[in-house]
This record gives sequence, structure tokens and C-alpha cells, in this order.
Amino acid sequence: MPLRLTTTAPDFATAFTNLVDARREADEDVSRDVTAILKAVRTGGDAALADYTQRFDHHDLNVTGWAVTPAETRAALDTLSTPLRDALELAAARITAYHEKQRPVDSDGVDSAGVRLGARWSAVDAAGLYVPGGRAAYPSSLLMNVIPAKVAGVQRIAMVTPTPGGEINPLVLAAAQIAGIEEIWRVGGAQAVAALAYGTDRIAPVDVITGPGNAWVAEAKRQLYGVVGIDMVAGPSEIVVVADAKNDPDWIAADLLSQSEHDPTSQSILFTNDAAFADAVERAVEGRLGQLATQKVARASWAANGAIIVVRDFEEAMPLVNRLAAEHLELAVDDPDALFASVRHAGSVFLGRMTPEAVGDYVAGPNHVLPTGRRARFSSGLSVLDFMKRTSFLSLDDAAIRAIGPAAVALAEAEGLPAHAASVALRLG
Ligand SMILES: NC(=O)c1ccc[n+]([C@@H]2O[C@H](COP(=O)([O-])OP(=O)(O)OC[C@H]3O[C@@H](n4cnc5c(N)ncnc54)[C@H](O)[C@@H]3O)[C@@H](O)[C@H]2O)c1
Ligand SMILES: N[C@H](CO)Cc1c[nH]c[nH+]1
Ligand SMILES: [Zn+2]
Repeated sequence: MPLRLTTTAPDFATAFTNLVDARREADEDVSRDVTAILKAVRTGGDAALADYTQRFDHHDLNVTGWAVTPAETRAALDTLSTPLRDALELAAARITAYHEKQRPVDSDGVDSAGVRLGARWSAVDAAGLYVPGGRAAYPSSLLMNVIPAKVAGVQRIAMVTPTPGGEINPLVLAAAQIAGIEEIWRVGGAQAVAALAYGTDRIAPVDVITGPGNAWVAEAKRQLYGVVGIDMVAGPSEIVVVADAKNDPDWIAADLLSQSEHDPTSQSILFTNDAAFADAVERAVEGRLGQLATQKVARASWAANGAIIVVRDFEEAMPLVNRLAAEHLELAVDDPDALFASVRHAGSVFLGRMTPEAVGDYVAGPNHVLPTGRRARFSSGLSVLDFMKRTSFLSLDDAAIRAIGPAAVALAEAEGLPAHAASVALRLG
């Protein structure tokens, strides 16, 4: 049974705060285990990677092979059915078109004091992309990672993905061929993230690691931030749906379950202004759960982390929705833009009854790698900028340094840094 809350109940404020504060993703055990895995890979390199792969993915890398070969990706695309190839190509084209608009523009100009000022964007040299693959295969996440890296102009792109039992999903290989990625390592989990960050004999280190994953992957990225750059912490999927009684309860049930089926620690939450509709959605979820091939995971997630919250009206709902800062937010109402105006924190917002979150997972165009665990308060979805950095530059001539140099000298002296002051003052003559 999911949690059921009503804003008119006397204990609502406490119960909702508990829901917001629940540490669903990475508990202390995950954090401690990840620290140990990172240390082991840093010291043990490839041997540690092989051990963890045997333990968690149940295959011997020295038998199944460490890397995917270009011949394997070519063959996977060649033997893919036409409808699936068309679907991957449509997704790739739409994701590319969306991300090409994110390319940043350099600046270079002279200000009123005669100082030349600007900024130049450049891609990182090497990016490591995590494509999840423990419970499900994620060719869509491959496209969502590789395409912005390519648009940014990254020279070396290294992908890691777990291959449980040594089996790799052919659609992932076909997507790799479409996206044009050649360096693919058959390792996953925190150990793969560690290998990308520290490097091993086989895997050269990267500058930035991006991509989504389960609690161990997300925590590994979080702990390694600083050794490498990361996009954000993108852990187990989440959805908040705001829906009125004009919706078909079965559609809303399917939307909620679309994220519950990712992971037992995923979270799906419904806000509605109608208690009878809340009951209908809960019944529809039960009905659908019985038919899902993924019901074990979806049921565990819905029971442990699902919630239905009945509000007086949607004005009351929106501040609560903002506190959750969910990865995905669906606004299934007549005038979604009116509610969207009061959205402050969400990874991606799906406007209107005909915009299910799942269309964004695959083919709409915006990136589906999004911040989880309330991190949409300060992080954004994966973009071309995550693979780039900005270098500022400045140039002064004699007149320009005379215009602004004396202020620098004054500030340097006030800070008690005489070498700084001299460095400027000498040029003022
Ligand atoms: N936020 C996003 O943008 C986004 C996008 C897509 C998917 N996701 C999430 O990605 C995740 C995919 O998870 P997955 O499990 O299918 O694949 P995964 O590749 O993320 O994780 C599989 C790996 O987890 C490691 N692992 C499993 N159990 C472990 C344990 N007990 N201790 C240490 N390591 C362990 C193993 O090394 C295994 O290879 C889901 O949570 C899904 O919701 C998030
Ligand atoms: N919903 C996931 C992001 O949380 C992305 C995804 C990929 N495939 C299916 N769904
Ligand atoms: Zn999804």
C-alpha cells in the first residue's frame, strides 16, 4: 500500500516532512560500501574490477571479454529489426536537434574602460559515460549520454555498462553504432565509475563522468566529484504527477508505474484534488501491477516509496511539489501552464494530459538524465555544457591599465599583498 496523505489531516505537516526527508536512495550502508569499492579499484585496478564484476554481474571478464569490439556493434545494428532501427534513429535525430541548440557562444569585446574581456568554451578531453544495465538495458540512456558529448566536441568518449551474466543487450550495441561510440567497457556499478575516474592499466582516466545509475553508481559519482567532474547525481527514477478527476485513472496509474518499475528505490507520487479519483488511481495501479512483467520491482517501489496526496486545490499542491523537487513532474490538468508558472524545482516538466513522462524517456528530445533525490533544487538535466568548460580571457593596453590599475593596487595593499600591488603599480609607471 502506498502512503496516503490528506492536507486537511492534523498530522499532515509532519507526515509530509517525513516523506520529503526520507533517505530513499543511498543510505549509510551504500555510502560505506561505495567508499570501499572506490578504494579497492584505486589500489587494485583491473584485478579489483574483475573481482567485483564476478561478484555483482556474475561473469569473468577475462573469459567474456573486457571491451565490446566495433565488429559487435556493427553486427548488432545490421541485424536489428527495421522498426527498432527506425525508432532508435528517430530518437537520435530528435535528441541531436534538441542538444545542438545548447552549444554555447564565445564572447570577446572591449568595455568602456578599454579592457578586452571574453570567454572561450572548449570541450573536455575525455568523457566517461555510464549506461545502466543491471535490471534493464538502457539504449535510450546511451543516446542521451553520447549525443551531447559529441555535440560538445569531446575527443575521447569511453562508455561503461554492466553486462549481467556476460550478456550484452543487442539494442545497446546497435545504439552505440548509431551514436558512433567505439570505446565500450563491459563493467558497471561503483567499480566502473572508479575505473573511469582513477584509470586502470586497461582503462585510461577521463575528465568528466556523466550518466544515470542505481544507488551505488550515483553515490560513486558523488564521492568522486573533485577527482573528476560530474554532470549531477542521477539516481533511482522519480515521478510526481499532479492530476485532476478529468483524467482517466488508468492513464495516471500507468504513468506512476512507469517510474516505479525502474528500481525498488524509485518513487512515484500522485497529487490530486479529488479523493474519489485518488481511490480510482490506487485501484488502477493494483490492477496494472498484476499484469506487469516488472511487477516485483514496481510493487516493491510503490509499496515502500509510493504516495497519494489529496489536496484542497492545486494552489495548495504546488509549494509541496516544489519541496519534493522531483526528477519528473507531470501536470495532467486543463491549463498546465498556469501550474507550470509556480514550479520552482523539478528536473523536467511534462505539460498536459497527452504528455506522459515516458515519451521524454525515449524520443521527445530533452535529456532524460536528470537529478534525483531533491537535487533539482540545485542541478539540471544533462546537457552539452556538462562536457564543456569556459576559459575567461582579458587583455589590457597602457590606457586600460591606467584606467583600472590604481584600484587594483589599492585593494592589493588593503589585503596586505604587496607583491600583487607591485605587479600592477610597476606597469603604471
Ligand atoms: N535519474 C536518471 O536520469 C535515470 C535515468 C535512467 C535510469 N535511472 C536509474 O538507473 C538505475 C539503473 O539501475 P540498474 O540496477 O538497472 O543498473 P545499474 O547499471 O545502475 O547498476 C547495476 C550495478 O550495480 C551494482 N550493484 C548492484 N547491487 C550492488 C550491491 N549490493 N553492492 C554494490 N554494488 C551493487 C553492480 O555493480 C551492478 O553492475 C535505476 O535506479 C533507474 O531508476 C536513472
Ligand atoms: N525514466 C528514466 C530516467 O529516470 C529514463 C529511462 C530510460 N528508459 C526508460 N526510462
Ligand atoms: Zn523511465
